[in-house]
Amino acid sequence: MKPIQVGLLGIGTVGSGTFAVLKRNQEEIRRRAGRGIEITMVADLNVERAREIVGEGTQVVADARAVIANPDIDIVIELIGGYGIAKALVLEAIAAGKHVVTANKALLAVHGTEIFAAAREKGVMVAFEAAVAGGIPIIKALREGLTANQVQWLAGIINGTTNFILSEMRDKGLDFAVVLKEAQRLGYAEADPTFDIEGVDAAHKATLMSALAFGIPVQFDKAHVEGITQLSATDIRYAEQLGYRIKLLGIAKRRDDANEGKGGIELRVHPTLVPSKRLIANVEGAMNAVMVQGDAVGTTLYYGKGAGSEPTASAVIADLVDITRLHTADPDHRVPHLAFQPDELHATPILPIDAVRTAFYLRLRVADQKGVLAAITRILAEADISIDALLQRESAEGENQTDVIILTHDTVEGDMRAAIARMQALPTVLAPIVSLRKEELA
Ligand SMILES: NC(=O)c1ccc[n+]([C@@H]2O[C@H](COP(=O)([O-])OP(=O)(O)OC[C@H]3O[C@@H](n4cnc5c(N)ncnc54)[C@H](O)[C@@H]3O)[C@@H](O)[C@H]2O)c1
Ligand SMILES: N[C@@H](CCO)C(=O)O
Ligand code: NA
Repeated sequence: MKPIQVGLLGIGTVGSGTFAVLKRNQEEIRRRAGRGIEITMVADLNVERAREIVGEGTQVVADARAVIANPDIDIVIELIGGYGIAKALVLEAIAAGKHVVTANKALLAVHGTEIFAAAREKGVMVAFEAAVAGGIPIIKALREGLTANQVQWLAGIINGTTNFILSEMRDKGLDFAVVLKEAQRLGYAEADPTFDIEGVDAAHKATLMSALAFGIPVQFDKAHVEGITQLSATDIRYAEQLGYRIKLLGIAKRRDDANEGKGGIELRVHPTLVPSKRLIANVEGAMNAVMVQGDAVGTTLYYGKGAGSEPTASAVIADLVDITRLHTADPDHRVPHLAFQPDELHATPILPIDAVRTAFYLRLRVADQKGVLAAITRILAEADISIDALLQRESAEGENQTDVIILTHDTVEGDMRAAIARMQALPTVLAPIVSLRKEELA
């Protein structure tokens, strides 16, 4: 089957990431989707820069409408942003019978009702995983993974720019304006950064999540919105002293008791004190995290990069794969049991434990005498195992014995086992060596 053809409108930060990741991982993506996915046409006002990004073999035009008019294009990706031309283009793509993928939370939070209705009428999908918390698959989690639940509340750090600003100001004592410039340089900030710092972007995302969580229309105009511009360093400090961190949270909460017992939804974005010991209080830099509380599942937490070129591209491409699977794959294989299409599984072997690479914690009970440490470190050096940290502690058991604790850098398990056997054979090693594997998980 020939690849599904995709037209890309706007190849800036997210568009260029989408083009690059789709190209780099095309074979793996094809094995998952059941069909190749190719961006065959790109529209950007800056044609020259677009050509540089895509190279030969992809048609580049200045006029987005030429992409929509192309009958070979099955899916249109809108990565221009804003409510202006993007709205017209999305509606025109839908009218032309194209599926749409967009990262444009501003557009959907404000005009979602109209756009989704148009898509429904035409029988096409409008997918927007990238619009909320970038690379974190929170839309999929709310729509699919948590579908059994009555969602009670959700709360998220859903603007990378402001979280980056708050983190840098606290950790490095940097100035607001300096950190904002850096966030812009890194591609996190919106075209108009007041959307970030005044909480508008977070409110766009909270609005979309509230619709998915509670089955209500998107109603950005009803959201309460406060940003971080009025937040003072003094209050950040006092909050810390009391055991809290201040985070800009987007919150949506079901309130069955409100509205004279008829119920209602709280939808709000504001700086919020959160106990420092909560996982979400420790989400730093441009990272995002969303907590969702469901009546059956309890509290869940989703964490990852909410902005940036390739993290956001990751979500855009996930939507492309969803659409490809639903509309073109063999109906038996639409959602493959093992994520890859059944005839696309590879025989890549599971490695034996001896081939596994990890770092190690070692504890050796040794005789407290000269040359012991040298003998141990020599064995490690000969096995090409490098030491990360070393501690020597008086042993709890018996005199003239001491505990040596070693952290190594990553090494192959087989080499480590051989080195441990050699160390164990030293007459000065008095007890079985304790070894634990260590992962940095960074
Ligand atoms: N940057 C991020 O980390 C991020 C994350 C999530 C979502 N988003 C959203 O993704 C969208 C794109 O953001 P971005 O950061 O890639 O923006 P960007 O400004 O880097 O890219 C936009 C591109 O669109 C082009 N463009 C503008 N008007 C056009 C027109 N009429 N026709 C064709 N091309 C046009 C511009 O030349 C530019 O290359 C926005 O909706 C944004 O909110 C961005
Ligand atoms: N400006 C947004 C981009 C991701 O939507 C942010 O800082 O999180
Ligand atoms: Na997402």
